[in-house]
Amino acid sequence: MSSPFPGTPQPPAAPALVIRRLHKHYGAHRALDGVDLTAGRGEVYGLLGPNGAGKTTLMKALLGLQRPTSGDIEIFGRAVGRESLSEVGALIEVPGLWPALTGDETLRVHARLRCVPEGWIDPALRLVGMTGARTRKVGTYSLGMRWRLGIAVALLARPRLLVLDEPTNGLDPVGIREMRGIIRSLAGEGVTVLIASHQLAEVAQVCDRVQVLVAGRTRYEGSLAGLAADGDVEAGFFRLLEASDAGVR
Ligand SMILES: Nc1ncnc2c1ncn2[C@@H]1O[C@H](COP(=O)(O)OP(=O)(O)OP(=O)(O)O)[C@@H](O)[C@H]1O
Repeated sequence: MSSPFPGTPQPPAAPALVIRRLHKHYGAHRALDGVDLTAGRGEVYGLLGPNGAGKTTLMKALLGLQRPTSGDIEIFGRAVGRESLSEVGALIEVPGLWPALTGDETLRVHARLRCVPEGWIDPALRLVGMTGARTRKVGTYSLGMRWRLGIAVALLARPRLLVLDEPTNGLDPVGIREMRGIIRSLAGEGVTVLIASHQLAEVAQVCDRVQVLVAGRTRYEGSLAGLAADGDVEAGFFRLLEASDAGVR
């Protein structure tokens, strides 16, 4: 909102996502044990961690699908709720799509469900490079095409924050490269992208910043370069995992 008083300094815009001291306990089990995270606007942020680290739990909490035990989550400066979540698109695990519908029909159903104008379908398809396959039935799509259509669905309502859980799971090297291109072009359009992965190599080539989550705790947040040990990012990542007893869960 612009100031009514010209020349008045404006407060800095809130980051896309801020998480403070987030806890999620299942009985005595601490799936999240005081996680902090800040993702800036237009940033590609990688949430890295081994199996069971708490990545999916964190994503579900920020999408309002799971109530945290304690802690704060702010999306563009607002607590998780109907309004803030209207800014968020998500794709968690392999997209559930109807095989008998075409790509176009799939998006029309979602546009109606979300009260989005049909005119927004074309730009979403273009962003994921699926314009040429829009009239084919989803049942004939490769896994990579299904992922791309799933992302188009997530982008349909023009979110400013996109949450992707393991976006390259099961994709071949060409699919992985295409996915990277899509993610970078979204960031170029100003969309913040949060990616969860257990593979360093996957996030290393696409993320601006990363967090390493182990056993529900933030072990590192910063640039990839800052994760390096003796100039080697992978060595630094594994050293962190070993130091955190990653194998216990
Ligand atoms: N509903 C639940 N009840 C009890 N424990 C749970 C529940 N959901 C998750 N957990 C536990 O919480 C921890 C974090 O799980 P989560 O699925 O968030 O990890 P993750 O980092 O996404 O793992 P992966 O990479 O395998 O998907 C795990 O130890 C898991 O067993």
